[in-house]
Amino acid sequence: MIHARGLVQTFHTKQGRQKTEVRAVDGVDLDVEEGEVVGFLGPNGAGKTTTLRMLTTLLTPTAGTASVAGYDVVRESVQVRRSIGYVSQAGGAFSGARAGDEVVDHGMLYGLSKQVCEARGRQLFEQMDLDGLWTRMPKNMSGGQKRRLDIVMGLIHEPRLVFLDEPTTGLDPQARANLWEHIRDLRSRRGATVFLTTHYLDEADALSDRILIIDQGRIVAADTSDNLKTQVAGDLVHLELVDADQVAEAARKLASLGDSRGEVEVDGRHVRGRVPRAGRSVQGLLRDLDRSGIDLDSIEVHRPTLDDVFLSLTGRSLRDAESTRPADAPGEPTAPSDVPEGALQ
Ligand SMILES: Nc1ncnc2c1ncn2[C@@H]1O[C@H](COP(=O)(O)OP(=O)(O)OP(=O)(O)O)[C@@H](O)[C@H]1O
Repeated sequence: MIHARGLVQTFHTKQGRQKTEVRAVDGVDLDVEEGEVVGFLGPNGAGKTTTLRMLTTLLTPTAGTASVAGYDVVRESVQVRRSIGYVSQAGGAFSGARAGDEVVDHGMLYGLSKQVCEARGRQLFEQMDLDGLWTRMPKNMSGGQKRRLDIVMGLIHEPRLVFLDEPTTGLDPQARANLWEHIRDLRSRRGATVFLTTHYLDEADALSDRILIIDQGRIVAADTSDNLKTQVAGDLVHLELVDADQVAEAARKLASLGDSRGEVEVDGRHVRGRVPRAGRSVQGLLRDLDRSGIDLDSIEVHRPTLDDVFLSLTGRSLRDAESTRPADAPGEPTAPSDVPEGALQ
């Protein structure tokens, strides 16, 4: 459904006389199959939105090729646009009409009749828990309702592929959870392929069949969340001992279960280390500790998170990466997008 090879986007910014080049996307290859929900994860400034804007034809790639829904994003941009729904990070700019009229007008831009738009729109309002809000002005809706209205606008022409750029940013936890359900429904009820960007790890984990991780403009991982976690990070085992004098021995025993990837940390009565498939080895560890007279106050086993995955791949946690990305360079971009944001909404 989406195939990209060597996608590059370079921006030139000016600060006074000095020109700086930002390689926002630096040779991205990606493949998304029909019916998949793919989470595109990365720290702030990693290149998620820029990649999405190239795939949705809002920005012409500096280099590389991409086909979306079977059409080339440069040569067949009109066909691409007709085949996709795009919900931008900023959300839609509503014209000041009532919500239902906005949706009908938007659908008519795709050549649909008023009756069809109204019937589909009302059905989508129901599916998105917006019943009763057809005549409400968008400005009088809550953040979560507006976000769901954005999604209705993105779906009115029944696209096979939906791009969602950070769909839950700014929503409270309940509205997020509610939107997650709706995103899951896009595939299960409508059979849509969904490509969503996020920097929320839990969101990527909860929603995606497959995860692509981008860092500094390059894809650093592409797999299911489970595979990524299994490949790059073991389970975290945390032992709390009764007697601090025994930590060194407990640390040795824990280290003997691991491979050379993780180090065992010791802190007071605490011992922490990564162990591949701890579910299988932790019982043996407990027996061993018991035999050696090492008593525990507690033991915790945590499955790795996507942040652990990111850390193993890049040496930084996602949070650190957000603060160290070099270029949120001030200055004027000299390569503005060729189509205004929201044109596809
Ligand atoms: N029009 C532009 N002109 C100059 N630099 C830009 C422009 N758009 C994006 N950039 C830079 O390109 C890099 C990638 O930005 P992008 O918005 O794609 O990241 P992102 O992963 O979507 O981040 P976020 O999670 O914060 O939305 C950043 O360093 C950003 O400052």
